[in-house]
Amino acid sequence: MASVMADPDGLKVSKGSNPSKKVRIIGKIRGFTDKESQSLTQDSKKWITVKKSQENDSSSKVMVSFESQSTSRKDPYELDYCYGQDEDIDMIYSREIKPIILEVLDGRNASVLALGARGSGKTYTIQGSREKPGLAVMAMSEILSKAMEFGKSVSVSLYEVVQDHAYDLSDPKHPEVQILEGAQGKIHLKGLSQVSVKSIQEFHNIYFSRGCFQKSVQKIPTEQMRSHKGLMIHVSSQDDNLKTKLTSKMNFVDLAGYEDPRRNIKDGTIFTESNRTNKSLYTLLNVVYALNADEKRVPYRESKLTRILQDSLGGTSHVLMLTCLNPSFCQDSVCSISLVSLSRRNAKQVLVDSTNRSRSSAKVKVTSSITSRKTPSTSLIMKKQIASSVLLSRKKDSSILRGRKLFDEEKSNNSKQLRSAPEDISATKSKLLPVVASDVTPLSFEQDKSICDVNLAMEPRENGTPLPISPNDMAIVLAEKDVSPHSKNLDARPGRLGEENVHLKKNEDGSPSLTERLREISNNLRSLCSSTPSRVEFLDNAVAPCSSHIDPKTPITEHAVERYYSPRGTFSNRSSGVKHSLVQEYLNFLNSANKEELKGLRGIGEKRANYILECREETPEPFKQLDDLHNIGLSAKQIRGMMKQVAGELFN
Ligand SMILES: Nc1ncnc2c1ncn2[C@@H]1O[C@H](COP(=O)(O)OP(=O)(O)OP(=O)(O)O)[C@@H](O)[C@H]1O
Repeated sequence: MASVMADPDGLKVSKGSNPSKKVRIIGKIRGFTDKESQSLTQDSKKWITVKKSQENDSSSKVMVSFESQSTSRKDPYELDYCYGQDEDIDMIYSREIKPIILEVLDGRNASVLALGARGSGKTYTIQGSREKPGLAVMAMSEILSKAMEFGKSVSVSLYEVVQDHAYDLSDPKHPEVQILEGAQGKIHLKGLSQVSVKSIQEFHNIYFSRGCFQKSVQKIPTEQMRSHKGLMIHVSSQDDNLKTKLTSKMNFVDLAGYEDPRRNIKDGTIFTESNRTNKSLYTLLNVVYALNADEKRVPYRESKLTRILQDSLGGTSHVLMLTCLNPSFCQDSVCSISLVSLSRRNAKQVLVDSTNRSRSSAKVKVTSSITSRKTPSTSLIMKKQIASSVLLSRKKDSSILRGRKLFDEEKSNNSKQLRSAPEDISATKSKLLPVVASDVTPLSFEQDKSICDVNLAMEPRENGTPLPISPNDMAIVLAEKDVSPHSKNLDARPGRLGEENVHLKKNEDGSPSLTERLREISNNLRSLCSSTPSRVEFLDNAVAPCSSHIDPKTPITEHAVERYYSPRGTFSNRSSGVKHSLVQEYLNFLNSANKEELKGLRGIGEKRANYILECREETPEPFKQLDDLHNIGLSAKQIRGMMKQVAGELFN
């Protein structure tokens, strides 16, 4: 049941339609601008529909759907409430913000976060203008009037977070703000000034006169630059003994507009900015998700913004996420609401940015749900099966939702049929392998399959024989065992190449040139093709150790055996190893080549070469996998094209 509070103005105030949720997530469809009113057709004006989630539902939950033909996404998204175009900011204020203010004056922290696509009305709603004040100004006015009554003092801080750096906006020098964590997780914002405010006029002068600060990113045109702008209202009082200063905070954050980073794909710098900004939005949504799902670990540390807000998001803080929606077709609006609605779902989904997929962070250890003991087995095939089934079902959504489900015990014990809907990915995984996550680290669905590291373990029975596993799992085990001798060979290949490369002509820095390295790989490919190991070797390495783990009653599918014993299977396993080596060499080259050498590569001109060098200055060896090339503004298609060219050159 929704808890309903009486509003002094006579309105019913729904204080969190779902009391179990820590973050209330609502929508607001912005009004039309004068220009839109004149230019938009009646049809394009009706692209959002808001319906009550269930007819008999006493809560105010709503389903928001988009009806334009131009968007492929027609699924409705559930929110705690959605304000229409005719419901203005005054109404949002009295229903959503006013009740929070009393709690802030009572010592509780609060955050109001406005998220949405560009131009969706975030600034209009949060800040407004001198003529038409937004939620923050209305809240400040109320806090100031009540502060006198309650004997409190009020001060404000203004900051801007640009590319994961926070700057003080109140200080004309805009120093960078450092976030320090004290005892018991208390956040101290070093370098963020607090300006005492006594009247709303004083506040207007501060709030409306501070410009945006984007000094750190001058390479990016200001109009393309996005940032989060925050207002922190501090309400302080002395305790009865006049010794301790008690402070509560109310935050209003006008978040950077969500934007599909692919739009700026032509320019590497802007693409990277876009990805970084989106990353902080994903982190915030992950935090919201973790809070809503009552997770033990909340990823505050993953972005500056969430660290700044840390003590006003968790604990007893009151958090309101306001999703602003453009009133006419806007794909980014659909994307942002889909992300937001995910963060309120009680499913194990986590959002990750597409840029941060380091090998280490991608590791997921999976152990059998019936085991605690591990066997050192790594599955490439299983990774591929899991990832490709996931990829297939998520292909459409992949660009905007870096979502994934983590393996969990509940799901792993669940023997549901495979289904293709994205929500059933975990079921797909559990069908492939009855596993649970131990030591779970986020894994992106889009992640390169080769970087997942899955440990399959089978618990032996007391007498030492393992428990039965399904035919599907059997295929995976066979696949793993079959792959391992080859992957061993192929994994050794870069090392061998290293040794063999000693005689090759070196670059000035002592490393062999890319062409030479590629030629070497080509030779290895040829020699591999001409020296297929005997079936006996295969059996020794692949089946024998595996069979010792298999319950005799478990059927071994012919199909699985054929698949990995056929010449085709052998060839395919080996060529994927060669492909891996080729990619590694290419990445090594990007991590070490000089500017001129870089410019010799397809798709890399002066600008991109410079950018690569800059990335290398920031982080040594920044390119660890092909997806890292997105960071320099290359699309997946361009990366594929480049690799095809590199591979093609082997046969010239
Ligand atoms: N409710 C409304 N009624 C009429 N016009 C509105 C309303 N909300 C916003 N606008 C207008 O829409 C335009 C975009 O609004 P706003 O600048 O607040 O968007 P934004 O989401 O903050 O954009 P950005 O992410 O680019 O900063 C502005 O011209 C604003 O005046």
